[in-house]
Amino acid sequence: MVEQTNKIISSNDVHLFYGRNEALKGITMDFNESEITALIGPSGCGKSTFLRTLNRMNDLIPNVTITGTVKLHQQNIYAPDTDTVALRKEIGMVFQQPNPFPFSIYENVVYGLRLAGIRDRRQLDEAVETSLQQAAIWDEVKDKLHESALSLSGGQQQRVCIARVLAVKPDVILLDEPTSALDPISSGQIENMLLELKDQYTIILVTHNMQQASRISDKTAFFLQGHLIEYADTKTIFLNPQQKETEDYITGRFG
Ligand SMILES: Nc1ncnc2c1ncn2[C@@H]1O[C@H](COP(=O)(O)OP(=O)(O)OP(=O)(O)O)[C@@H](O)[C@H]1O
Repeated sequence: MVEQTNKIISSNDVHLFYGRNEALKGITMDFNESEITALIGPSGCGKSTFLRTLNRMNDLIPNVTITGTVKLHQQNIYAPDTDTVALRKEIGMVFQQPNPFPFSIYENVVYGLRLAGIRDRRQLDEAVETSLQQAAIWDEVKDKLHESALSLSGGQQQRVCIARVLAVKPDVILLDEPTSALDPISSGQIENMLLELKDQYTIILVTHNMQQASRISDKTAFFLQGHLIEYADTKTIFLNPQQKETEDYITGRFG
């Protein structure tokens, strides 16, 4: 039987320069709906840079030149008329360090909705409950929604940041080492949550943690020095890699 997949993002021959330093050297890869893809590779190989090309976060860095195309639902996101604010709602991002705003938990979650002009209290309340439930933190915070998000633990803050992204109903969630600043229990909670979310969202995750990649991702992409070396089902990458560099990396021979 032919496997049915639904491509949501396609990058084609993406090169990225920081000044004269070429950090991405022609990345071509597709991402399927409702899958978790892990981007792995040694420090400096370009994983985070590539992740940021997928919602144009690199636009915010001076002296960056990008060539090639990235399409979301067949539309080139680098077309001159792209609304980058709308794009970043469709492709939300979660960072390594939890970065809640210095507001209440409630206001953190509704931040994007308020920016979009939504004022209806019931709608906002519903969004808060749904997003915090999806982010698997509702039970822990439902009685203190109006307390500062900064009073929460790091793992709780990260889940609130994920709820903030979910509240605007993105299609794709990018996560850049979302658990590397967290303890193993918080990391496990976030991994379980991502597995729960993947039916509804496309998830692309940069991680240094091989166990994490093998536990939760459907596909894994191995980057090295700005090149995409191998991209395949996670099982293939970890059990039967086709490239020597991939094998050397996953068996811990370098990196
Ligand atoms: N803002 C920036 N300005 C200039 N060069 C940068 C910038 N960000 C990254 N680079 C360079 O681009 C290359 C790729 O970096 P990137 O952060 O994407 O790698 P990475 O694989 O995510 O690394 P890590 O795992 O350490 O986060 C590196 O040579 C890095 O020094």
